[in-house]
Amino acid sequence: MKLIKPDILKQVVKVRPANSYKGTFGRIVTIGGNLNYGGAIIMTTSAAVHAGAGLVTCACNSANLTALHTIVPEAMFLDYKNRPSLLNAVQSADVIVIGPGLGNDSLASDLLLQVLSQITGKQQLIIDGSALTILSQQENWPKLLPQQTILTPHQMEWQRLSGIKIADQNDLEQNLHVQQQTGATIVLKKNGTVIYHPDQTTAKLTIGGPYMATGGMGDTLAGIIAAFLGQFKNSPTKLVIEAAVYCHSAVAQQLAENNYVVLPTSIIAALPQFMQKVVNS
Ligand SMILES: NC(=O)C1=CN([C@@H]2O[C@H](COP(=O)(O)OP(=O)(O)OC[C@H]3O[C@@H](n4cnc5c(N)ncnc54)[C@H](OP(=O)(O)O)[C@@H]3O)[C@@H](O)[C@H]2O)[C@@H](O)CC1
Ligand SMILES: Nc1ncnc2c1ncn2[C@@H]1O[C@H](COP(=O)(O)OP(=O)(O)O)[C@@H](O)[C@H]1O
Ligand SMILES: [Mg+2]
Repeated sequence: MKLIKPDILKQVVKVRPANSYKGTFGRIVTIGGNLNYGGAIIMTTSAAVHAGAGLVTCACNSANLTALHTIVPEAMFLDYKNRPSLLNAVQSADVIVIGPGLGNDSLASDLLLQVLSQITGKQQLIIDGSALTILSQQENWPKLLPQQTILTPHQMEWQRLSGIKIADQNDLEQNLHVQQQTGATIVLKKNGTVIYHPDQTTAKLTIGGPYMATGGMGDTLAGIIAAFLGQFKNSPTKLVIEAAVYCHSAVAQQLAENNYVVLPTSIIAALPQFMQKVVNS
């Protein structure tokens, strides 16, 4: 299996063209954040903004509006209960993230199923968090996925989806067997995250560590992947996803030199400087 090397960042993260504007760097819609889990979608949204996404709209429970705009005023807001305006935003997005803090109620599952049916072949969809759990409860879920889907499960979410017990998830063949039925990219998150690409190649992360074990760490990764897909359109999707996954843990590892725990919000804050260092190196 290929190991993801540090040079992946230089291959993907490039100097921005002078002739550009916010629309050049990706329109992202993030969907999640119910009454209890507003922090999740705020971290996803903030991570996307800090990783360079040009325009980010967050669709969540309206109770989170003030917090969202206080933490990341660069982001726009939509009430996820306002279905017409949500679907309108989804229609004009390049990348959609659904699931961080979405919850598992009927509003959440209706929303997921509607979004799944709306995505076009030109768009990329990242399914994370609660949306993965909802997906696993649908009959023949692999057939519901649009063309360019990225699933970012942790090990329990992957167990729910694939039926493969956590203890057996180091078995590449078993994971690939399920992945083949989906046509999706699977980012199986753990110590030593493994990415299963649609062409059945795999790539393993060898950086990151237990200083990353804080709630919101995966929500943050989903936002970074979205921002990378939205702005680095000249690189192959496979490399862009690998670079995003590497970037998330590389920032964490750097911060861990002086911090016992590395908070998701600390990674988010460090992203612009980290990415510029890549470009300068
Ligand atoms: N600030 C916020 O708003 C935050 C909101 N969040 C949002 O909450 C929603 C629910 O997501 P979730 O991941 O917390 O819950 P769920 O999917 O039930 O998984 C937990 C179960 O799986 C088990 N488990 C076993 N192995 C595991 C592993 N490697 N990694 C993780 N779990 C593992 C674990 O076992 P246990 O710890 O009990 O031994 C437990 O039984 C989702 O939308 C998410 O975005 C969070 O991001 C936090 C910050
Ligand atoms: N011990 C660890 N070693 C390496 N990475 C870790 C470790 N613990 C957590 N992580 C990383 O943190 C993230 C956790 O994702 P997830 O469980 O979805 O978080 P949340 O849903 O709380 O945002 C993943 O990217 C995972 O690889
Ligand atoms: Mg998660």
